[in-house]
Amino acid sequence: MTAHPCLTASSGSGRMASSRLPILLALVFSSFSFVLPHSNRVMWFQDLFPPNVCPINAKANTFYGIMFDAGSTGTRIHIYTFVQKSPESLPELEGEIFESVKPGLSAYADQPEKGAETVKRLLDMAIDAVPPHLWKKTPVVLKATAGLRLLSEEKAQALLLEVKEVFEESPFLVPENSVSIMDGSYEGILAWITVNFLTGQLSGQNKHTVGTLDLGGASTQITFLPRFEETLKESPGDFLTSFEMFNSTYKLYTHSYLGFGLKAARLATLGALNMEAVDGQMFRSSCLPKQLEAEWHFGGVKYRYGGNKEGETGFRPCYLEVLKVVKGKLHQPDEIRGSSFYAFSYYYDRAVDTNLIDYEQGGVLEVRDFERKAKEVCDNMERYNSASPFLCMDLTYITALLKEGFGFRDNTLLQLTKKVNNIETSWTLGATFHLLQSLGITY
Ligand SMILES: Nc1ncnc2c1ncn2[C@@H]1O[C@H](COP(=O)(O)OP(=O)(O)O)[C@@H](O)[C@H]1O
Ligand SMILES: [Ca+2]
Repeated sequence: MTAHPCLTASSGSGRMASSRLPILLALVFSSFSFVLPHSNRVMWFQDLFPPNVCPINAKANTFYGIMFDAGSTGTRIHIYTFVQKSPESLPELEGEIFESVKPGLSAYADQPEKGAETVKRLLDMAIDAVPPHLWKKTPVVLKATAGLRLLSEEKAQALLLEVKEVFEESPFLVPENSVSIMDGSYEGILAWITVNFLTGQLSGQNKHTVGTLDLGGASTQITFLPRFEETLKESPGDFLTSFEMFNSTYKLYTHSYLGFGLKAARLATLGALNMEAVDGQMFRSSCLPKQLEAEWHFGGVKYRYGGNKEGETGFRPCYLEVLKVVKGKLHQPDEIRGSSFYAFSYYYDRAVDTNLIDYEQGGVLEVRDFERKAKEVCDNMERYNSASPFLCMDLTYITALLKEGFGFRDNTLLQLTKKVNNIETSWTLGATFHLLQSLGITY
């Protein structure tokens, strides 16, 4: 009996998703978390698919790209598979294997080797997922975001150096500058490319691109394609960037606000941001449960925090506290007030945590839904005490950031998404397109 061609490929140990395969395949893959014993690894799918649709078997026209997202709260690997049907056609995105670990690299500020080990463990997945004969042609890149931006240059570089060694010891293609801290404006642009690519807005004639909002742990990004001349005139020069992708040039409005990610905002609200030197100090807030006293580690620093034992708590005093962090600190482009935006990362997570949206499906919300939920949680903290003690502060911050920070209306629509067509809505896909383009592999 001839071996099923799938048996000649090694299978990944992460979650595989597909953007183009029939929905059935996508469902099987996305729901199948397969860390199987080695002997079983390639068996599960062989009866499901005829040889010509073997999903993770590398054909001559398949190639891969590996992109690491070293975020402030976690490190994530995205292994993308592309297929080029004919020499004339553009390659198509076939699927993604995604896995993540917590905490992020910045938590290893004083143990860079240990930090690099977390990257190595994720990279081992790529060794399983990419067929050996393609290892040398498969580029691997890591881009760090705000967590590393906030570390000292020396500590950040030590981490990056260790990661570079891990890459160089791997069998993959290690391009020049493969391990770096990404410029914040690229984070926004690349996420915008990803979302608009996945929603089909970058191909065809009727391009109705959508703006994107990303709320990370340490920084937050806003990106959109301005439609009005006034936006171009009124925006600070460094908020406008021309970017070439798929043979088109896009002049985008984008900005990354460092220190305005959800976790950095917690510290700012507590008055603890950049207070590394203060030992044992207790930071209090009306956004926290009254009796709370606890410790929190962020970016390798330990903070003590607690509720206003004697004073006020609840939405109103909390909103005033949080307002100080955002009011007048962000540029407010007029044209976004009435537009709708895609929002992900912590916008998504907090909406899921409070049942505003479903974890799998995502959903559409108005800005005022966050405010309503913030009021409900902050004014009933005892009812929510099994959730994170920061839930009230986080929701209030999201409300203030959207309304007073960016200047959105109460009824601005937000499309909350984690995945589009089963592919993560992360800047990493845009970054991989850019990488493959710069290496001359595609587009
Ligand atoms: N690919 C992803 N899939 C799911 N959630 C993600 C992904 N990337 C980031 N997140 C979410 O983003 C938030 C944290 O952002 P992070 O990237 O760690 O911070 P920063 O961008 O400030 O460095 C978390 O809610 C995390 O769950
Ligand atoms: Ca991020």
